[in-house]
Amino acid sequence: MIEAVGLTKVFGRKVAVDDLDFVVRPGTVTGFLGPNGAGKSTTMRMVLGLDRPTAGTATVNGRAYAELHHPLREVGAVLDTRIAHPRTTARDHLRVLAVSHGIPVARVDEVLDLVGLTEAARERIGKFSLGMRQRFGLAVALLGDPPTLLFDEPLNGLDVAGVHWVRKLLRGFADEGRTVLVSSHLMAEVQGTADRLVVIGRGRLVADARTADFIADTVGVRVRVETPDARAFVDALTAAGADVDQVGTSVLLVSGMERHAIGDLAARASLVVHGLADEVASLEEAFLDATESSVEFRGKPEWNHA
Ligand SMILES: Nc1ncnc2c1ncn2[C@@H]1O[C@H](COP(=O)(O)OP(=O)(O)OP(=O)(O)O)[C@@H](O)[C@H]1O
Repeated sequence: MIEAVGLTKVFGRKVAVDDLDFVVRPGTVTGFLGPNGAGKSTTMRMVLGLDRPTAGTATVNGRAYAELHHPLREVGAVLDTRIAHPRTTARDHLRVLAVSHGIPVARVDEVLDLVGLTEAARERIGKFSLGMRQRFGLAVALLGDPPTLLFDEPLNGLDVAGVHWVRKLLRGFADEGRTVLVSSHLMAEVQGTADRLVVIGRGRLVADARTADFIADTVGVRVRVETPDARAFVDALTAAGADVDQVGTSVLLVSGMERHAIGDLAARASLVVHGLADEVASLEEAFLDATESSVEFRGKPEWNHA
């Protein structure tokens, strides 16, 4: 379990992490989300003992990172993979880490195989592509077979097969009972993988919730109705107090009325229904809604051609 209590980090006059409380539970993949500069990396660095909190605590299974007896065997992390010396090979780097942390050297070839880098084991890390560096970072994280894993943007630079593979890997770790915290800006990936979310904005907690609840509570549930009687349907629904968005000549998105009630209304009013289904809102939509007021770096709405 990873726990933050009153976690705060101030750099000069910048409050990067502001009184954060959250818990990341075992057996779940927890997505760690926030706009650029929200404080995700800083939080992860404090969990890993790479930055000292200005106030509060960040612990793994109740202890600060510095107090862990076998850190690599207790917590694995993929943060910035540029920390390895570019002239060293992946295999040598991992062997040094294994020896210095009391991990059997045989584990090195095992993890290289697991991340698909066996062929590149003797190449210099400096020559690795972005995707290979991500795989190498994963190998470092998995070296001590730790029960707690932190990944900062692990999908960056991976090809389609790589993204699919990491998604299955994360799911597998959680199903084995490990604690998995993963930051990402790829909302569709997070929606498909994360059971829970910790969402932050400008260093503060925005939500700590199940993914499905976060979406439902932020955007609400809508029902998609397909009907050739769109106009009459809109009138009947509006008269019954529902909110209706017509998104095509024969498609309506309805909020404020449940699916079965819409079906009953259609039957009573003799309106034809071709389709009736709950519409799952996207995490992207919910995230944009929830963090709207905490976005620091915003692009212009459109290019100025003048
Ligand atoms: N060493 C540092 N010195 C000064 N300011 C820092 C330092 N590290 C981070 N910050 C600032 O703290 C804030 C949070 O940065 P952080 O990298 O944690 O955000 P993030 O959520 O990981 O962002 P992104 O999604 O863009 O990677 C930013 O304003 C950043 O400029």
